[in-house]
Amino acid sequence: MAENSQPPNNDNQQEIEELISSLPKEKWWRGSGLTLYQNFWVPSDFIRGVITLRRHFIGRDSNILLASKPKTGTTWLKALAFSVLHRAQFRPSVANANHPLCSSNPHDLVPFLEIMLNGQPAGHVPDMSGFTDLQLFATHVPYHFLPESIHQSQSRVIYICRNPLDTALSSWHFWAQANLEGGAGDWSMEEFFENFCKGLDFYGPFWDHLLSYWKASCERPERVLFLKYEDLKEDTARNLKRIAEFMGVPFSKEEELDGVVDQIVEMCSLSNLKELDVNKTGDIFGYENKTFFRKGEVGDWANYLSPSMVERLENIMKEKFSPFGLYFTLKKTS
Ligand SMILES: Nc1ncnc2c1ncn2[C@@H]1O[C@H](COP(=O)(O)OS(=O)(=O)O)[C@@H](OP(=O)(O)O)[C@H]1O
Repeated sequence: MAENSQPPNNDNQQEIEELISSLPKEKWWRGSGLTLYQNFWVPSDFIRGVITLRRHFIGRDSNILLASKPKTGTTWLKALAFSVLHRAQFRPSVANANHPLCSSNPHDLVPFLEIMLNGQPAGHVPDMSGFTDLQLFATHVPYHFLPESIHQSQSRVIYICRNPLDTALSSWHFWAQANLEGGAGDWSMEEFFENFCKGLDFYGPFWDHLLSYWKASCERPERVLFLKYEDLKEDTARNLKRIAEFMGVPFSKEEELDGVVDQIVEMCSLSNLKELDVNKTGDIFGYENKTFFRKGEVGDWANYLSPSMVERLENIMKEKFSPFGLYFTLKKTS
């Protein structure tokens, strides 16, 4: 059955398995796979969670969703949003060894919805009450994959994106480093890049992913906040205040005078998180924690991508993004 039609009300294990087996698949790096679901390449390992999220997750007004395409600043946004939301309970400071960021990778503090739901048997409608009590969730799915209940509720979505050149480069490094078993399909950077440009990528095509949230943020700015990694790097404090305000927990004047904003910025900086023992060791979702922290630079693409690769991505950006008023200033690292 093609998944263009409305999802059935009474799905069952067999129906979901039949659907999944009918969807196009591609091999991905080192033995993992991608499944084409509703025109997006979903990691095959999470496809059941993505379908369950779309069909059954009950969004609540209190939910705040952190959304992103992989390698665009997800880990950073999770650390910032968690620190902002729980600042009364956990004093944000690099000197506070009891802060959860000192003992947990940001991905452990803000769970990915599709990964949580993936643990459910296919076709089973899980009891979401335990999940929906949590306020902060994350997801890599495009905007229109979110269930109707989220669109209908007052829940808010914060999307972070990044210029596609640095995103492609960061993805390449991640997959090249990731300590995965398997071995099938170890591509060269050129092959990886070729696939990225064709849209064959984790939750690709990147242009449709970005545009789904960009359009939603233009239509419903009070519900969808669209952030760029580059802006967050340029002025983290200013954007952190935007995030707090959007989440409904703005910083008071006293907090600002007390340096709370600066403390969160420092605590969530790449240089601080990278050096924490918890992020140097251990793993999550089968990836070593340290692989989530690399250089974090804007414009590192200039050190790796050839002029023809740059031109190709610039052309895609012009064709796909310009008609919708979405632009990236391409800065090179010196
Ligand atoms: N705290 C902080 N500040 C700034 N930058 C950070 C931070 N944490 C991670 N990073 C950089 O973000 C890149 C990883 O992207 P994601 O976190 O989206 O990856 S993932 O989707 O969660 O796997 C990856 O970028 P590159 O260094 O360019 O590869 C990380 O280094």
